[in-house]
Amino acid sequence: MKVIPTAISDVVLLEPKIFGDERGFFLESYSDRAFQELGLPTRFVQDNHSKSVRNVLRGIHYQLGTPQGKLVRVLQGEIFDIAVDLRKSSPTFGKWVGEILDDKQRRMLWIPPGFGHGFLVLSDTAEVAYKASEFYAPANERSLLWNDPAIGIEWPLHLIGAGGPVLSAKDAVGLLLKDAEVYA
Ligand SMILES: Cc1cn([C@H]2C[C@H](O)[C@@H](COP(=O)(O)OP(=O)(O)O[C@H]3O[C@@H](C)C(=O)[C@@H](O)[C@H]3O)O2)c(=O)[nH]c1=O
Repeated sequence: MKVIPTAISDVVLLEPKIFGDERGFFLESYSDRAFQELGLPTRFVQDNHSKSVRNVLRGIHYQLGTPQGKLVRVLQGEIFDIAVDLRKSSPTFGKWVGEILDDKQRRMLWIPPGFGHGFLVLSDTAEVAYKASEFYAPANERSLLWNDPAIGIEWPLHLIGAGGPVLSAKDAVGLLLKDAEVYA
């Protein structure tokens, strides 16, 4: 597993070794041992899988009280995956990183607890799978507004249709960072 740093040191890209042959390919998508060697957490309690159509933007989500670390990968398609640092005490509070995840390189993004997470689908459809370090707790769930200028995420909107991103009703009314409850 190759580790590729991002602009926020706690968020890392992980590139698996892909063994291709005439049958197809093989890769290790998660290894407890590799994570231990990298000093990354190894306790995951939930695996999630979603499918979305082109232009869908899910996020920016986080859970207060029960923050989830997430190991995100794309099974099919291509997404622009983002993480926003929501830890007030962090030197990178309010900063974001964004990475392309796809079914070619099959890179994974490790997003520690304390971050908001979201993604924009750039392919006709995209299936996203992610491991979470805490259970889903709907009462704790929060949504930040995807285009809050105070965060300033550079979504690759030039790659999607003129209509802009497709949001859930919940995400369309996400909060601005200045009005949101975040982590200490
Ligand atoms: C996230 C989640 C949703 N659900 C249910 C609730 C709801 O009826 C349905 C769809 O939920 P949502 O609209 O919140 O799904 P979605 O917008 O895909 O939410 C996800 O977005 C990405 C960006 C994340 O980082 C995830 O942690 C999660 O928040 O699935 C669960 O049962 N368990 C879960 O863990």
